[in-house]
Amino acid sequence: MTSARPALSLDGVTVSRGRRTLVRDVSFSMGPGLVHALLGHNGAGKTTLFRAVSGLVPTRSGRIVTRGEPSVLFVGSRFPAELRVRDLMAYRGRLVFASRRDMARAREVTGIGAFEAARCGELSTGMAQRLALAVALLGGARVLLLDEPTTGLDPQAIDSLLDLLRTLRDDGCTVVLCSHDLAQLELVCDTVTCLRHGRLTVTGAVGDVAARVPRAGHVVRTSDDGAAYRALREARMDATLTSRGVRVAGPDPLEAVWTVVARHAVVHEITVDRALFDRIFDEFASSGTEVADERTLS
Ligand SMILES: Nc1ncnc2c1ncn2[C@@H]1O[C@H](COP(=O)(O)OP(=O)(O)OP(=O)(O)O)[C@@H](O)[C@H]1O
Repeated sequence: MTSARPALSLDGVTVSRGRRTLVRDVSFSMGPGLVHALLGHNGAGKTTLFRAVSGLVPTRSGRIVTRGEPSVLFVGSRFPAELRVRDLMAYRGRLVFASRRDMARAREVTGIGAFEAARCGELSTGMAQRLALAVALLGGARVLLLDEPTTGLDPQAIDSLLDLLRTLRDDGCTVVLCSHDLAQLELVCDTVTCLRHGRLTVTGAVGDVAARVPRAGHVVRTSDDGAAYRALREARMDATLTSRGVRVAGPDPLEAVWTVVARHAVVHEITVDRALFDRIFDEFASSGTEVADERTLS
């Protein structure tokens, strides 16, 4: 997470509207070539922070430094329905003085070449998201802020968006994402920052933050969940029968698996009962409790 020169750094950023402080004294930084998650409850200040980074709202105090001009993509970006994708790209390219190289990179990375002849109004949600990303990349932006990019995407489109984000990261871009689609986010993020009521509660590498949240329990799906549940209860394990299988409390599912197998049930699947980012959210970003302490991991 540390680098000689961060791609994005915020130092004591406070944003106010009238007498209300929306974001208070937020500091974190990240190096190039990373995907970073910004987590927070509704109204925590994520979009406000994105607006501040992109210069759309002024900060009351603090300092924001980005490597080059950042590009921000808000959910559901709309383009003129009658305009063809290739004409929109050409027009936006001229606006931001995009070089041929930047144009080619934006096309290649996002895969919009496949539908460049289509009109914007004909695009599916996933295609429109790709186009919005291509537009964001046109000016050669190395820092991308994506607000709820998975909204309206089907699982296949989400997978392809995640692949795209990995490509951008490999290309040296820094991507900051905020989304409530937490189980998806954890598949691609390297670092994470949490906000609660406008204040930072934790920031750091996902592995470091993960070490601070409770371990997950497990769900064991078997050939006979009812029999498995009874066997686990007889063995005095903390088990609950659910529609996904038998939930077993505790971080080590092996004892439960042996108990089930000993009853001649076949174990089909073992999964965690709560995704890592959901647990990080519960601990550091849910609105339920007041800020207990503020922690920053280096
Ligand atoms: N233009 C505005 N004027 C005054 N208050 C605002 C304005 N925009 C947002 N707010 C307030 O700022 C706070 C933070 O809003 P923000 O949109 O940044 O939250 P968020 O974390 O992005 O939430 P969500 O997950 O719901 O999108 C909220 O209390 C909101 O009501």
